[in-house]
Amino acid sequence: MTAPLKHSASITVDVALGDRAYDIVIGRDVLQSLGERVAALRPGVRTAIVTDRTVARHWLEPAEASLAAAGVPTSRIVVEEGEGSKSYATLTQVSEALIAAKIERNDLVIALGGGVVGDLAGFAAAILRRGVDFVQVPTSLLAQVDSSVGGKTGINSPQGKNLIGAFHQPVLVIADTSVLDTLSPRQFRAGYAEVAKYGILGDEAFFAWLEQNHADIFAGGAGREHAIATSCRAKAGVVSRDERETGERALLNLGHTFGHALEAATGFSDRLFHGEGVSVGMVLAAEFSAQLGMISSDDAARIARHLSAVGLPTRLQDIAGFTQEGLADADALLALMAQDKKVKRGKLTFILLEAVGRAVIANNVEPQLVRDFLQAKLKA
Ligand SMILES: NC(=O)c1ccc[n+]([C@@H]2O[C@H](COP(=O)([O-])OP(=O)(O)OC[C@H]3O[C@@H](n4cnc5c(N)ncnc54)[C@H](O)[C@@H]3O)[C@@H](O)[C@H]2O)c1
Ligand SMILES: O=C(O)C(=O)C[C@@H](O)[C@H](O)[C@H](O)COP(=O)(O)O
Ligand SMILES: [Zn+2]
Repeated sequence: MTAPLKHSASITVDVALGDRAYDIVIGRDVLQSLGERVAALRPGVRTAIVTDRTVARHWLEPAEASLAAAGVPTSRIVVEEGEGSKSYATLTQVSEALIAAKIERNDLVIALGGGVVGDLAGFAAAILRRGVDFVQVPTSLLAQVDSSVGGKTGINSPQGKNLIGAFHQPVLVIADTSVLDTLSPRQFRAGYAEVAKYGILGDEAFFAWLEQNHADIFAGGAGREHAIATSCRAKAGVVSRDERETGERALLNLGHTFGHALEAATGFSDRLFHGEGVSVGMVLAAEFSAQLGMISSDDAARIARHLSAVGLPTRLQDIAGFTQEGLADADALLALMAQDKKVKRGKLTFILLEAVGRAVIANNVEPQLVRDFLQAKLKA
């Protein structure tokens, strides 16, 4: 794999899902084409933009201006930023606002924001009038490489991540890489964990490229678009082969069984962003795989080394308030994992690693093994 030498105009990745196929358009300033693309896709459509307060401050006006220039009517629904908005209360707020805006079955919801807004607005669209189409305009790195693609939408339950939701594919994804210039460094890093995930789970050459080129990605060089497009291609491939996670798609959950439990244990708060939980979770999955004799300890250490090199948390002890109740408790974490959506007939499923670039689905993982592993890690 070679790095591109300069920024490309824009890159389009196709998500091949038959009559529900859609494009992911990636590039600097592609937000300006939102109105034109929406008008071409759905002539005469009305739209409602769902966004959060922070994203609204930076990017709502440019999005509205693009729609207005193309003659597309729109209204705005602004929610509070943060994971707390993937809640029943905010779903009610958004649904009622969409109904009040008279968004009809053939209209469009536009999710302008990070993964929180995308998951929330996508789910509201999935259930509004039994299903309205939606467009993803991802504004965080995480959303551009992962959450805007593939149609998983939903909200959290106090009992666990994404436990209420629906598969509902967007009809278009517009990923403007210049909007990432206003993202905080901590949020950018959190999103990077999902980029690294694609290398770790299925593409050793991409992981090696990331090891060499991560500084360029963080600095906003041409490597950034390359990393986003490579991630989107990887996800689009998996989703087109296994849309509803009956098999291969579960690989995209690498690090998430641990990560989601850690997010729940920290109350879905700023103590641990999703991508940070995935980073710790991927290192735990690698170390657990090494303990089971599946991956070499050198490969497991290589994964931890790279995530740590970009400033991501890699150990349970790196999480703020580590010693607080619920987090430093293997049984409490195991109880949270029991709500994972990959659980089958009460048995835990983990995504484990045989090498960097080779993840496997392990059904029937013995809870006692996980408990002992976690207890050792909590003392380490
Ligand atoms: N559906 C999926 O397939 C999928 C995949 C991965 C993650 N997720 C979900 O995505 C969520 C995490 O997404 P996230 O990391 O984007 O979090 P987020 O949506 O909370 O966004 C992170 C923060 O950055 C701010 N922000 C976003 N874009 C910005 C910009 N351009 N400039 C300035 N600030 C900006 C937001 O206001 C927010 O405060 C989690 O709920 C996770 O479960 C879903
Ligand atoms: O798209 C998928 O499939 C993923 O698993 C991507 C994950 O990064 C994402 O966090 C997803 O929301 C997790 O799904 P869940 O089914 O475990 O809630
Ligand atoms: Zn994720």
